[in-house]
Amino acid sequence: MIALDRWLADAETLLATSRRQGLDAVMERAVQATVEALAAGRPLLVCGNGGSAADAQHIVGEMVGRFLKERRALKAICLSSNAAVLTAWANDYSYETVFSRQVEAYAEPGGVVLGISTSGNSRNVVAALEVARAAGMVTIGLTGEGGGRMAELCDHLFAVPSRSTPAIQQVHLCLYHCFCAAVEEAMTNQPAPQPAHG
Ligand SMILES: O=C(CO)[C@@H](O)[C@H](O)[C@H](O)[C@H](O)COP(=O)(O)O
Ligand SMILES: [Zn+2]
Repeated sequence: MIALDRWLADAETLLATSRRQGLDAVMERAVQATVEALAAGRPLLVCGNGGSAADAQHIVGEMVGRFLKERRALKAICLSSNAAVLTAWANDYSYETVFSRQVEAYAEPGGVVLGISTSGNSRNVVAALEVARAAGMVTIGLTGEGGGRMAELCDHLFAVPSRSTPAIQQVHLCLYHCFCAAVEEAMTNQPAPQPAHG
């Protein structure tokens, strides 16, 4: 039997529990930090593995293109999608550092790294957040219950209270659409940052 009701009910229950645990305040602070970064021309870097790699691409698609409104392009980069960078670095060095290497390339103090991992323990996402912290970037995490190793590395943590990867991913989708809409709303009337003069 197809259990569509159960999947929808699970997502709804998890969202309701997250809200009782203070989700709205985390959302507000994460959006504010991201808007501050983007308004100043600093990057939003996003990474994850598997379904979360697709989520990272999805978020960056909304930011660079558009979501619900017409507005200028936003400086967001997906660290999970450049096949040449990923395969060269993983092949020659390690898969564990495929994202942190790219954070090194794009890091700017006050920029944002958003790491997505349902376990909160994927080593390449953890390493990306460690390098982000060292570079003075703001760190945001989308995880499952407790946040795993990412908990202590994230300034703003969305820890969906579940240990089921697909159930967590469904809630992540809802959370990042909300995040994208709020960032877009705040950025709609922002002037483009001026290039620095030497
Ligand atoms: O999308 C799914 C399962 O729904 C899978 O591809 C899943 O993302 C992969 O197994 C990931 O490697 C899981 O990693 P993580 O969420 O623990 O960081
Ligand atoms: Zn979308």
